[in-house]
Parts: sequence; structure tokens; C-alpha cells
Amino acid sequence: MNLFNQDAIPNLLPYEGTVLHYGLIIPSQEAQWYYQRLLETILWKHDEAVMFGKHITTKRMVAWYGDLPFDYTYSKTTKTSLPWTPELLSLKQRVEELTECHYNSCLLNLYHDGSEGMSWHSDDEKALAHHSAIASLSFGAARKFAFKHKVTKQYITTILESGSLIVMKDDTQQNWWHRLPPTKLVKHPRINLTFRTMDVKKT
Ligand SMILES: O=C(O)CCC(=O)C(=O)O
Ligand SMILES: [Fe+2]
Repeated sequence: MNLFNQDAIPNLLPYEGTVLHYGLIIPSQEAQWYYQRLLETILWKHDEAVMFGKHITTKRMVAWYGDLPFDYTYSKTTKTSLPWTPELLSLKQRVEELTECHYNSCLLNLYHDGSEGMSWHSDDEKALAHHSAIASLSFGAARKFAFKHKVTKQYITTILESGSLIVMKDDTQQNWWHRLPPTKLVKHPRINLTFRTMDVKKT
């Protein structure tokens, strides 16, 4: 049974994309439990990227899990996915039921405090299935999340609290950038999970 009527969930974007904010889908005590488990059981690594020809390592930590050992290339570095952990599988199932979509991989980010964020980008890599939904589940410190239209530059923000879910779908990635702005106000870590669908033919 799906407790959410999809039509009743507001779209945060005014045009050319769909970002559904499901609000808190995991009660706060359970979200706290998942936060601890994910901190302890995920194989966190500092992210590596090549920018302006320079090899850089981010303070933010990342991990990637999936159905198969997919290769995923972004920021000119390639990562290979690890097999699902029990916690990730149960979260994936919950998110799939609510969003009525299937996902075959999950990219995880660990931001130690508000000094760490993610700059403007869109998740439109060729390896992702075309126009597939990306479901983003957050644990730990609440953070602001922002969207900017690539042409009109219209700016939209929302807050992602512990246990909350948003889904970016349709042509959102083609038309809008998103980012996690850094902030001096947040002193605690946040974990974000983005469930994605890799195009198996392209991996
Ligand atoms: O941390 C977040 O909420 C978003 C992360 C993100 O945009 C990404 O992993 O592509
Ligand atoms: Fe993203």
C-alpha cells in the first residue's frame, strides 16, 4: 500500500522539471539509528576529482553501492560500486514503494559539517538511464538545498531534514542545476543517499 498520493505531493519547481518533496518519511528515532549505522557500516572514502587538470581530494566523503559492480565516471574519475548492505537494501525498498520507481545503485555523501557542501551541478551523466528519477534521502543535520534554472536563473530552496525524501525526475537534470550550499550555521554531520538508475547497457 502506498500511503502517499503522488498527486498530493507538491512540486518544488515551477516549470521544466519535477522535484517532489515527500517530507519526513522516517520517524526521528529510526532516522537517528540509520544515521549511526550508516556512519559505521559504509565504506566511506574521500572523493577524488580532476579539476582544471589538478587531482583533488575533497573533505566530503563518498561511497557507491549497487546491484552489480557498475563503473561510474564523474569529475574525470571512475568508481566501482560495492554490493548492497542490509540497511541500504531496506531503505531502497522503502524509497521504491513510496516513489513507485526502481533504482539499481546509490551514491552516498557524508558532509562532516556546514563547511562541506556540493557546488552547482546536474546529474545528467551518460551512464544514468535517460530521464530516470533520482531519490534523495537525508540523515543527520538539516541542510538547505537549492535549485537554479539553467536559462532563467530562477532560484528555489528547500530544507532537507533528517529522515526526509525528495525525488528529482522528468527533465529536471536537463533544465536545472542543484547544490548543497556551505553554511557556518551547521556544526554536525549529514549523510545523504541518492538512489539512481544506471543504464546497464552503458556500464
Ligand atoms: O547532498 C545532497 O543532498 C545532494 C547530493 C547530490 O546532489 C549528488 O550526490 O549528486
Ligand atoms: Fe546531485
